[in-house]
Amino acid sequence: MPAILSADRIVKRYPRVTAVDGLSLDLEEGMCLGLLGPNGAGKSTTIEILEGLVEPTSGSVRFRGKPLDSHYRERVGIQFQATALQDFLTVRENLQFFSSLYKRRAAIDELIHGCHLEDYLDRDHRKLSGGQRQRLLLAIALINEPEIVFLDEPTTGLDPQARRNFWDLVVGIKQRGTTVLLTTHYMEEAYLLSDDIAIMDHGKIIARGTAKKLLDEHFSDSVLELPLDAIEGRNLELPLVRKQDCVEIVSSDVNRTLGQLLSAGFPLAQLKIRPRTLEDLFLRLTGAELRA
Ligand SMILES: Nc1ncnc2c1ncn2[C@@H]1O[C@H](COP(=O)(O)OP(=O)(O)OP(=O)(O)O)[C@@H](O)[C@H]1O
Repeated sequence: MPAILSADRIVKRYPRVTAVDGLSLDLEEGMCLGLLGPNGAGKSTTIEILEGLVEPTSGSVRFRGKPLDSHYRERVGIQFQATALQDFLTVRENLQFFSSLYKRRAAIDELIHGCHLEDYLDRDHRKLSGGQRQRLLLAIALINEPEIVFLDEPTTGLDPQARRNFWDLVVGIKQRGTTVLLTTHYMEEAYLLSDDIAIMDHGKIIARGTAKKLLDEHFSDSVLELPLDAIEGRNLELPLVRKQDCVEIVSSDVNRTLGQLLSAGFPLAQLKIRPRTLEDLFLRLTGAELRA
């Protein structure tokens, strides 16, 4: 399938830093691409270039095979920061204001319903909770019935329940066939929502593919987790990694490792065996923990 959006060797240089360093990217129609990377990797700059808001120093972006033009903004949806909201306007008035900026307009009532904003329509946006505000910003991103929606860390700072509610909305957007580009620091969010994942570091994409493909490519082992007190005073000839609340043992032969633990007398009642995760992959590739 031809790409709806493609970036060809884009570079963005600022006086002191090269934020994006020769990045190429294809986005197929209807997919959700999760863009992950440590702080300062260049995710936001990349997304701003793809949104047409920032001009790259070199390289090009094409939408449906053509260079970005003045009509592009009519066809994309951008989840802006809360600072873009108009002060002294209610939720409803903000929606009407942003709707008036576009020729193509979604039905506002449907957006209100879809983003669960019914109960706050007459409220000043500054009085909204974090989750309510993000839902309003999402509704605004959808106000022109975009073909692609850009979500730059949309759930940072939300509590787990609000984050899950937001994920449901993104699933709904995907089900309607809208292409989504998402940046996030939350592994679970990337895993659940993304069809494809791109990991960025130092302005470049260093890995790209489905989560399964990336994990299969980089790992052929599992992780055994034991509570910290299970290892107190015991000696084990296996490499242990001490985490905050447990000890991890990486094993490419779980049966053998279990045998070693048993014969060394380790209490295994609270043992957990887990497959490798995106968090492990991220750490291996970038040396950084995924964090908000
Ligand atoms: N307008 C700007 N002027 C100068 N430097 C900038 C500008 N915007 C971004 N940078 C720098 O470019 C680099 C990449 O920043 P960017 O915000 O794209 O990273 P990010 O991956 O989105 O980071 P985070 O996860 O912390 O949001 C950083 O070193 C940042 O300081």
